[in-house]
Amino acid sequence: MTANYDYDVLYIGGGHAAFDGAEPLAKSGQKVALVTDDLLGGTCTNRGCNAKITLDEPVTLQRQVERMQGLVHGELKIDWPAVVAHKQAVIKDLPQGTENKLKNAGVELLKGHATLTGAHTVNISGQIEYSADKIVLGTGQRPHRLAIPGSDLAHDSSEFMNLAEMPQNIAIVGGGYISYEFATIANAVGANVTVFLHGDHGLRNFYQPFVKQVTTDLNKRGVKFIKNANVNKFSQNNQKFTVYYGNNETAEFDWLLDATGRIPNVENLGLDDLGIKYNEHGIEVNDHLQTNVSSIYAAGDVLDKSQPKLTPTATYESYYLYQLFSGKTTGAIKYPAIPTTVYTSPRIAQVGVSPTQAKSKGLSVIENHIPDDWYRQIDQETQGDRILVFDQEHHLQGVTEVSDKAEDAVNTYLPAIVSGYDDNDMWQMAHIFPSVGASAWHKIR
Ligand SMILES: Cc1cc2nc3c(=O)[nH]c(=O)nc-3n(C[C@H](O)[C@H](O)[C@H](O)COP(=O)(O)OP(=O)(O)OC[C@H]3O[C@@H](n4cnc5c(N)ncnc54)[C@H](O)[C@@H]3O)c2cc1C
Ligand SMILES: NC(=O)c1ccc[n+]([C@@H]2O[C@H](COP(=O)([O-])OP(=O)(O)OC[C@H]3O[C@@H](n4cnc5c(N)ncnc54)[C@H](O)[C@@H]3O)[C@@H](O)[C@H]2O)c1
Repeated sequence: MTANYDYDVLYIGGGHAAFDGAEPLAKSGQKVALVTDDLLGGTCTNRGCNAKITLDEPVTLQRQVERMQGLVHGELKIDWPAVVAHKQAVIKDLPQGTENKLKNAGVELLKGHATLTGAHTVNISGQIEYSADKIVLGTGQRPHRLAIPGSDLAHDSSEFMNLAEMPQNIAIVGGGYISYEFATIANAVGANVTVFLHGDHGLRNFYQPFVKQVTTDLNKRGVKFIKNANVNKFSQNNQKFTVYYGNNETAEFDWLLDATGRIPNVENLGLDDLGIKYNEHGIEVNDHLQTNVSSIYAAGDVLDKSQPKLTPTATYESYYLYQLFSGKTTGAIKYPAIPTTVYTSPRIAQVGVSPTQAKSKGLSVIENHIPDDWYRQIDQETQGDRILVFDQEHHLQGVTEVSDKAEDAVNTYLPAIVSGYDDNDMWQMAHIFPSVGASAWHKIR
């Protein structure tokens, strides 16, 4: 570090894009600060992944009890207020845990809203100015709001996760992750759910035959899907909310969820004054995650990138910047295949080359029907499929699965894909038996 700067690296943001790299960088001896205007952990910890999966757990249990009827008896009812309280109890100490980890590593924690004032300077909440050799922008995203009359009558995902009572009739606009996951939860808790889709199908980035399985299942459970809905207005009458859609059609609900995507936090950051390039998808960076101002880098959801805007991507980028800043690499970032799951019930999980891409690339596939697997017969899984994609030398290139344990199955294949295992390497992997992983790996030939 040039002695004139307060820090070697100053991170703006308290999510995975910032803290995952800040910690090892400080441990390596560099002088590191992190400023956030929010709870440490950012979106994922406090109003994303960790919060959501806690609300989902009783749903997976309810589904398991449903599948095992005959062996066990009785319906399982979800106590929503208790589940929300449990979620809060589970996540409430996580920011403190992150704070302790960062402080122990030597990261200086600053509180407030940061704005760039120069290529090496940051102002915090209009009060104090700090300087750093390098600055990392990890400011994440926030919910997109529909630009229609009455748009402020709709709520966002954070408000859903804190609902004191589950409303009886819920409208969800959008057909992405949040729409499908929250429709699953609300329906399992007992709400009547209507999903307003922009086009004629949801979850565009997932394998559509599997999306159809999940959509059909939700539909059988009572979730209504309205395709090509063209939602154009919301209005309120006492405690009821009307959705205007299609050709002058209307429907009335108790609660509205706008799940039409997320937009990058690029405002009030000083980007324009410094001439840092960004667009509607986020901040533009080169293959070293460096903006057009060479001392300023960016990572995580705020980036304009083709990789999915997910926690594993943010963590990977943050760690890459740690390696770059500590001289462990000088090379461009090389992303691994990023795995993802939509936490419906059953889930859809995928990584690497998709079955659709496999067809166009002439790659070979192996298809597994999950209910044929003895291990999945234990809890009477009645639906689900997996498609494994291989190159000519039988290197695994991708996996897509729809099933109740899809995320665990797909996770176990990651080493084979990331490390390019050949047939012999695959046999060298000994798995705990019996387990989801062992049963998944028995199906690779
Ligand atoms: C409902 C929901 C569920 C999700 N579920 C999953 C999941 O299951 N799996 C998964 O992989 N991903 C999931 N995601 C996505 C995941 O949360 C994000 O990909 C991840 O949080 C990105 O991390 P980040 O550090 O880039 O941004 P964030 O976690 O958003 O952190 C950015 C932080 O920076 C702060 N900040 C912004 N501007 C400033 C400023 N100027 N000064 C100071 N601080 C600032 C923000 O307040 C925020 O705390 C989910 C997202 C949502 C909304
Ligand atoms: N399991 C997970 O990993 C997970 C879960 C939740 C959220 N996330 C992250 O958070 C992001 C945000 O989730 P999301 O579901 O809000 O976004 P999304 O990008 O997954 O889906 C947005 C949906 O809104 C629809 N839409 C856009 N404009 C619309 C309009 N005018 N009218 C109707 N529909 C419209 C799109 O067609 C799409 O179906 C995700 O992209 C993902 O990065 C991840």
